[in-house]
Amino acid sequence: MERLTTLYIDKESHKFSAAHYTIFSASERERLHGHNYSVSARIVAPMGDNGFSADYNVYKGRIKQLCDELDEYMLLAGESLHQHIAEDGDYYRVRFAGDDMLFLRKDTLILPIRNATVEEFAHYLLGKLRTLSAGEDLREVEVCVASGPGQRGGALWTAD
Ligand SMILES: Nc1nc2c(c(=O)[nH]1)N=C([C@H](O)[C@H](O)COP(=O)(O)OP(=O)(O)OP(=O)(O)O)CN2
Repeated sequence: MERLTTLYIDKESHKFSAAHYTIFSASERERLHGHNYSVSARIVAPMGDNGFSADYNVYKGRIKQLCDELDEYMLLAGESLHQHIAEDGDYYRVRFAGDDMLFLRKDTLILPIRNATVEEFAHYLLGKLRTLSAGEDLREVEVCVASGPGQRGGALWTAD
C-alpha cells in the first residue's frame, strides 16, 4: 500500500502586511484597516523509499515569494459583487454603496477574489502555490491565512 506523509509549513517569516476592508453586504463594509497576515500550508505527498517525500524548502521558498508579492499593498477584491473598480489616472476609484474611494494604483493590488477575507486570500494563494507546483506528485494542499493569532481561514485542494 502506498504510504503518504504530511508536511506542515508554518514559518513565522511567512507573512505579509496589507490594508483591506471586508465587505459584509451591498451596503455594509469595514473601515479601511490593516493586518499582519501569516500564511501556513499543509502538503500531503507520497513518501519516498529513503524516508523523504517532497523537499519542504522548495515550498517554503514559494510561500515566501507569494507573501512578498502581497506585502505592503492595499488589497482590493476585484470580483466583489458589491463594488465597482475603475482606473482614474494614478488612482483606482472604488465605488461602494454610493461612496467613492481613491487608492494610489502603485500601492494597490486588485486580486481575483470576491472579498478581502482570510478565506479568499487562502483560496487565491492556494491557486498560486498549485501553479508553482505544477507537475509535482502532491495529493493534497491546504493553505491557511491568519489575520491575527487565533483567526484564520483555509482553502483545500485534493487530487482526484
Ligand atoms: N469569515 C471572515 N470573517 C471576518 C474576516 C475574514 O477575513 N473572514 N475579517 C474580519 C476583519 O477584517 C478582521 O478580523 C478585523 O476584525 P476585528 O475582530 O475587529 O479585529 P482583530 O482582527 O484585530 O481581532 P481582535 O480579536 O479584536 O484582536 C472580520 N470577520
